[in-house]
Amino acid sequence: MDKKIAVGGDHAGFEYKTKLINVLEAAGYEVKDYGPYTSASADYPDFVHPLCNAIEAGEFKQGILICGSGNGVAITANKHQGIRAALCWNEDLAALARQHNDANVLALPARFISFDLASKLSEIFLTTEFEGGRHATRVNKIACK
Ligand SMILES: O=C(CO)[C@H](O)[C@H](O)[C@H](O)COP(=O)(O)O
Repeated sequence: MDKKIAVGGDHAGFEYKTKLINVLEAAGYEVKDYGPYTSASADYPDFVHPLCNAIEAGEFKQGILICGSGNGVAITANKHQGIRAALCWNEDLAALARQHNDANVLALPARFISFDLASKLSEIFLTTEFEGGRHATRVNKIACK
């Protein structure tokens, strides 16, 4: 298992991101925080694009992005050809994002789920394997040429 993980988001996700970094580091992950670094109002694309560029460059296999609804970070991340970002709000969705979609970015909605659930979804996302097979055929057709 790759123990390097990139995290980022916006002001709405700042508190959860800060707490999640502590949880991930306690679990042995090496975490790079792409910001923001305060709870002041911020624009999520400023942090999402650098994180996604790093994943596309191979610096990280996976990332976790947190904003208010999760939609802003997911929409931005999915502009990148090499990113498959999945917005998840329950445990089954987090598992399926890995099993069926080989998602490499987890998008979390801080204003709609508890921190404990966000932490659990992150754990599931980071420890669930892609099933391959028919799902690999489909995933390989996602990127636009
Ligand atoms: O981009 C979003 C919506 O998809 C995020 O939820 C943001 O965190 C949210 O829009 C921030 O809203 P705010 O009123 O500026 O705090």
